[in-house]
Amino acid sequence: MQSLSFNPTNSIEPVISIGSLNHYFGEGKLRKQILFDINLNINLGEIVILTGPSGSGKTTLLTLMGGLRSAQEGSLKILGQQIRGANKKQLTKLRKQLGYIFQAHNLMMFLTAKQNVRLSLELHDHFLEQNLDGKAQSILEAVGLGNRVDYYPENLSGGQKQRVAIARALASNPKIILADEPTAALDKKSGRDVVELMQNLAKEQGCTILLVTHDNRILDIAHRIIYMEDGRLIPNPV
Ligand SMILES: Nc1ncnc2c1ncn2[C@@H]1O[C@H](COP(=O)(O)OP(=O)(O)OP(=O)(O)O)[C@@H](O)[C@H]1O
Repeated sequence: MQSLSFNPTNSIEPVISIGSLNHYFGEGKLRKQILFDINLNINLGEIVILTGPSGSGKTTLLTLMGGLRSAQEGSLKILGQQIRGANKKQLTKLRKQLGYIFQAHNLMMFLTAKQNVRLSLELHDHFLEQNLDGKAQSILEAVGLGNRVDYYPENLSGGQKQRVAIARALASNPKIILADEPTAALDKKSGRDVVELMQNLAKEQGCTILLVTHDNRILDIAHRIIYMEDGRLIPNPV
């Protein structure tokens, strides 16, 4: 892993650039606007926390930024790629440059920790010639699971499973990590450990982190906190 330390203020072009973004769910009479006029730039190396009440649209915005659903109105540029109107091939290419950490960690239960991490490396052609087992092993060591590489998820604690999910997301050196409630279901200490781990690894790899959370205990790891309410970004919440 590289040991470069990135300064978010040094970035030139935002890695995420959103302008006048609106989003709707449902059809016809049931069509409902969920996101309203979202404008947001996020720079390389920034750790941004997106917070706000349940149902305010955080996950919808996060999945749009991850190219996991199509943008309907406005502009959404991720790593220079316009998502609105992007075709499947462009979205697939983009997704390979992102790391996802979701609450349910989505680990393959029939694969060991190492095999789970290896699987994400196998999706990238340029890793195929490398020693994938060795790379998976070293990233698991970096997240403190060097002695659990051959364990199946069912034999790991919640915090350890979340570490495997982090190792998997970071293994391919993504430029952006999108995390949805990564500390939910973790106790105070494990939650703290997990975000500090993300923070350190992101610093070393120079990647941007966008993290959705309700967890007030981790707000201090962010360079910037963005508050969302009723589908809108609130500039200066009281
Ligand atoms: N697939 C969908 N179809 C219709 N409505 C949806 C869909 N997904 C989300 N919604 C609605 O969009 C709104 C925003 O949901 P979203 O999950 O983005 O909020 P959130 O801020 O992430 O909430 P939470 O903190 O509870 O996860 C909610 O009113 C939700 O009911």
